[in-house]
Amino acid sequence: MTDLATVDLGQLATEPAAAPLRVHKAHLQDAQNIFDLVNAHSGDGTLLKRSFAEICENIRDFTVAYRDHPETGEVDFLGCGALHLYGPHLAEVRSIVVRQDRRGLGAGDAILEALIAEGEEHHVTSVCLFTRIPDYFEHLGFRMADRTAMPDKIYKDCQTCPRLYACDEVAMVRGPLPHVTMLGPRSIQRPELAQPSEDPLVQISGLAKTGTSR
Ligand SMILES: CC(=O)SCCNC(=O)CCNC(=O)[C@H](O)C(C)(C)COP(=O)(O)OP(=O)(O)OC[C@H]1O[C@@H](n2cnc3c(N)ncnc32)[C@H](O)[C@@H]1OP(=O)(O)O
Repeated sequence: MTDLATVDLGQLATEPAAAPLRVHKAHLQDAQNIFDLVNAHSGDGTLLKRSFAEICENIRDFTVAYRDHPETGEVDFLGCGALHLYGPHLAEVRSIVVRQDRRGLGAGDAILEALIAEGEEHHVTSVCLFTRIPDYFEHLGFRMADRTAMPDKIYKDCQTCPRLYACDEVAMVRGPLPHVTMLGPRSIQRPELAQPSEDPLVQISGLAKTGTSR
């Protein structure tokens, strides 16, 4: 009661309202913004590099966030993320990024929640992702997982990734681990992958120690 009595309603009423956040599925006209932002974060390995053609081809995977400023008519591109569908058993959150000078406004969560909702609309049972910042994803229900439980991802991206032998990303999943696979064998055997390490950070880098070459 005491705290409520001290709120200055007059002061609150004069504060400018936050510009509304708009999150929606991307269109081709968003491809340039996505290309610029994703590739600005690919040099240090935070995100996979994407060609403009690849982004256009997969534009339906992307969700974008903008902030409208009705008073000036300006539209601010904040960030993007993508949901790649492997099948009813698995989807993957990819390329989620918010402009550095627009972080902390809730855009990241809004994009991620939209991607999770999209997976639910498709009745996908598990959503996975690979990241260097697992702490961020935990609060929206993702937990660390053994990457070998997601062979679709390994076959799609990891085997052609230049960091295959030095991967520093953690696999995470939301929902049960998938029990089927579309792209690769359910059980990954050498030489594709070494036996999984106890440490999720070195599951793939263990390959180097086997002397396997591909
Ligand atoms: C699968 C993949 O795509 S992995 C790649 C992930 N992307 C990147 O690493 C790109 C660089 N990082 C970013 O673009 C942004 O920091 C994002 C996308 C991770 C978060 O975007 P933001 O718009 O800043 O997030 P948002 O404002 O919604 O913050 C939500 C919460 O997450 C927290 N958070 C933000 N970044 C991080 C982080 N790196 N680690 C842990 N928590 C974080 C915020 O503190 C906030 O918590 P609160 O609600 O308790 O205050």
